Amino acid sequence: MRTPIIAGNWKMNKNPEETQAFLDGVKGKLPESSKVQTVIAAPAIDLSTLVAGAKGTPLQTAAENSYFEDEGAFTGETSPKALKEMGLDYVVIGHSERRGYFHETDEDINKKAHAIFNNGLLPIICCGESLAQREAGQTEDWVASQVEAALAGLSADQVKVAVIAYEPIWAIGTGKTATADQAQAVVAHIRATVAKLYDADVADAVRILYGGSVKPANVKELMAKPDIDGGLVGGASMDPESFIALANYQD
Ligand SMILES: O=C[C@H](O)COP(=O)(O)O
Repeated sequence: MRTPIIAGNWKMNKNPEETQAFLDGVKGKLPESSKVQTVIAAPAIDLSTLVAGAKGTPLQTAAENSYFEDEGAFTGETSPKALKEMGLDYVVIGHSERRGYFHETDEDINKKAHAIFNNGLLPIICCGESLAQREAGQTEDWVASQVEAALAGLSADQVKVAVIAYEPIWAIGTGKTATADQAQAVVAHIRATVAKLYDADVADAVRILYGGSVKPANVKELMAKPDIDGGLVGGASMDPESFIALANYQD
């Protein structure tokens, strides 16, 4: 039985003061993590505030990125070792904005996945196709190749506790959600890919989220699909009331 995850990704939004205001807004209103796990991924400048405010609450915390080295002369990068020491739980890697604007490759993402596990953190590994790829009928092959590359060299035990997020690029921030059936089809294909790379137990354990214009109005329908274990939510995760509604989608 996979515990659902509602994860917010604030992208490059909010400062520490706004982070605190969000934490005050959701306080006492998030489900217990045994029912629905809630996570917020915030910009690096907000992480101390986020971790301090989430302590003792069900909310878990994520960085939006980290480097694949623990320390050294890498100006502007964030160390996964330092993130672990700060008390973070997850790191989002391979988001299409990182792949697109910052030219991150499958190889970078795989190295980051290893560094994250080596430091005792868990990755939320993003994948997804462009509109042109979908229209050319390449979605399943493309997404499977991204997943295979990201997981290369990880053990079965690591993949069991990893999180994968399927985010079609054409649905991100556009208001154009994939239909629940479209999302389910690709998420099921990702699970079948994991089964092929590892085995049925690993595929059954790994949690796979859908991301792309998820909001309180459509979360229930998406979550009703058998292979969709949660949402990675951008825009609708920034307002406390909206995040509370997403997290309590079962009520
Ligand atoms: O990581 C989150 C996704 O990019 C989705 O963003 P969105 O919910 O604003 O479409």
